[in-house]
Amino acid sequence: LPRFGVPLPQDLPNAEEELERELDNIDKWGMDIFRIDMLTSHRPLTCVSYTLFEERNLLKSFNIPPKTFVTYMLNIEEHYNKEVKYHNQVHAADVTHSTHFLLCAPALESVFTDLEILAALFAACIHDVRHPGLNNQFLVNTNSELAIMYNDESVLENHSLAVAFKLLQMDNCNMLEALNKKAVAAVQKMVIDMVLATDMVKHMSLLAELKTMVETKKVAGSGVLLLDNYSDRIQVLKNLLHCADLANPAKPPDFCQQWTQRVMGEFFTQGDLEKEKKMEVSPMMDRNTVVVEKSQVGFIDYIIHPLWETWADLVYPDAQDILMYLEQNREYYQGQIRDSPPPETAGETANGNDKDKELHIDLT
Ligand SMILES: CCc1cc(COc2cc(C(=O)Nc3c(Cl)cncc3Cl)ccc2OC)on1
Ligand SMILES: [Zn+2]
Ligand SMILES: [Zn+2]
Repeated sequence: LPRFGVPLPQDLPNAEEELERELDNIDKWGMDIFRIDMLTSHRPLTCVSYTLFEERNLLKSFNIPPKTFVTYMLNIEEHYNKEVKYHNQVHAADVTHSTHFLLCAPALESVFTDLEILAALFAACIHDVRHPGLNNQFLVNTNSELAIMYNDESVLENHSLAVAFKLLQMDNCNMLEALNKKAVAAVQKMVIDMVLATDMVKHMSLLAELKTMVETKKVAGSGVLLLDNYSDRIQVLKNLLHCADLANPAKPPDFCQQWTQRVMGEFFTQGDLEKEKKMEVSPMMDRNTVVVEKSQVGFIDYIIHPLWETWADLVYPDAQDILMYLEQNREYYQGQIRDSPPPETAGETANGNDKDKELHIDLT
């Protein structure tokens, strides 16, 4: 087995030491997942997940043969679509790394069991596998096979889960084979609950529950969260994965901007297809009408900031620098909007009507 689980590009002389240097930042928010993608010949998911499972000693704790783990993860990675500009294996690796980072919050120290941590990292790895680069609404509107299969309900999320659990049954891919039946069932239930909660239609209800939890949060003397039932525990894990899935605007500026380019590429490709099929073009996906900077500011103000502010309250005082990046990126996009007021007056607008800013995120 190669040191980082994946064979490295032959044409890069010191790929191994470069990769080791990037992976030294695996416990930091600013780890460069794009460089890891390049250094691993586009297998960042296998590399990052293998490194995290080793670091957290999960392979030994659950008797997961490293070869089986890597075979399964390479299989999962193969089933992410490289042609898709955003929802590909780099997004999965990024969300897995962000999930790991959020689990490291001091307020969550020794709150979750190794089984719950395994479930959360596994969920992050597989949560968008076989994503076609089209959203649920498109699949429903076009009466796609998948929408029919899943009765229009969280179509992509159900599909990723089914594919991930199917791949577990393939030859020497069952990384959970050493777990007893009860443990496997528990992991499967948690993974299903977490991945289904990544559907954006669930965003508002998830955030409302998180707010209630923050208002009523019970904290031990040491400052760690007290979560004494499955419902509270899975609720925190659902929000944790949802935050990791919506972390792009809270990353260092150059990574945030790279993610925006990728999501633009994917959204506009769908918009073009909708135009071609004489469908109504989804509001955020029409390359002729979208002002990306404006929609990113709206996305941050209405979706990202409310979620991250609440998460930061839950794990206070952790996540403060994440909020800093978010505010920095919001100011950057605000500043990029042509004929926008200069940054220092960005807080208010002349006629104060920026609140009715058009924003369409798939929360239908
Ligand atoms: C291209 C125009 C545009 C698009 C947006 C929204 O931007 C973003 C949206 C998303 C985003 O919606 N991600 C997503 C999630 Cl978390 C769950 N299910 C489906 C999806 Cl698509 C993830 C990252 C983004 O920017 C970096 O703001 N402006
Ligand atoms: Zn998704
Ligand atoms: Zn995702």
